[in-house]
Amino acid sequence: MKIHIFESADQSGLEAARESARIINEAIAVNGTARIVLSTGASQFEFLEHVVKMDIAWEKVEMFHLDEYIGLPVEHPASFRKYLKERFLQHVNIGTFWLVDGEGDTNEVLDHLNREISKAPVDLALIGIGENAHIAFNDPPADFEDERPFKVVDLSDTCKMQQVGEGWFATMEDVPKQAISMSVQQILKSRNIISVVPRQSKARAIQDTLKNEVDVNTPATIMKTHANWSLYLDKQSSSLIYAWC
Ligand SMILES: N[C@@H]1[C@@H](O)[C@H](O)[C@@H](COP(=O)(O)O)O[C@@H]1O
Repeated sequence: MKIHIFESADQSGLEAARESARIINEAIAVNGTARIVLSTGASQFEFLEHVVKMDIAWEKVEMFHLDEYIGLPVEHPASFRKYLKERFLQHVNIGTFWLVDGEGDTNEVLDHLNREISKAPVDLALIGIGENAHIAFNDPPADFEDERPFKVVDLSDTCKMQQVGEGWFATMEDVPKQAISMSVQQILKSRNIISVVPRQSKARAIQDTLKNEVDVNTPATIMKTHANWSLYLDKQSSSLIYAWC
């Protein structure tokens, strides 16, 4: 595990984008292509803004989408497909992309995604950490054993509260009850994992992730078992680390 702490969310996003570009370009140099997974959510704003400007042969990159609400129209402001189209896909000449269609036939969508992701290793996964320390939509207590690459998960109240708190939905009842999410096991199969986690709202989750033993109740702790996990923080999200170390 490598922890990088920067003064601002912007700097943290920039440095994570630089490191991502390095990994992607190395994969392209070795294999001719790079396979990546992208997260969404407010934590990825700065990172995405910077990574689309990096010197990368995007036409040689295959992108997978980490998670999406089931039943939420793509036009909805909280749709993660809308998010990735506006913040990433419109800015790069991507080779191939696989968005998680939360409005399609769920079994067909899962079959398709599971087949595609299993074809080759993922070189780099950008994995955000939620206020409840979830990774993708694997809320606590997360299933660390499930081998299915993508699956249907129920969203917890703490997850829904974060989405309402950030203004994506008006009330808890408006947040979809389920999502299609990449599993913890599939995330861990990635050759490199970068977690960009800025802002004060994540300080507790970061403290818990670093301090707690690997435990299903703090899902992000599992990433401490990964050989190539890098955590990019800012001053605010790292503020509680010093309280115990
Ligand atoms: N579905 C997204 C994930 O793609 C993201 O990695 C994670 C943390 O992101 P954030 O806290 O910025 O929403 O949870 C979100 O709900």
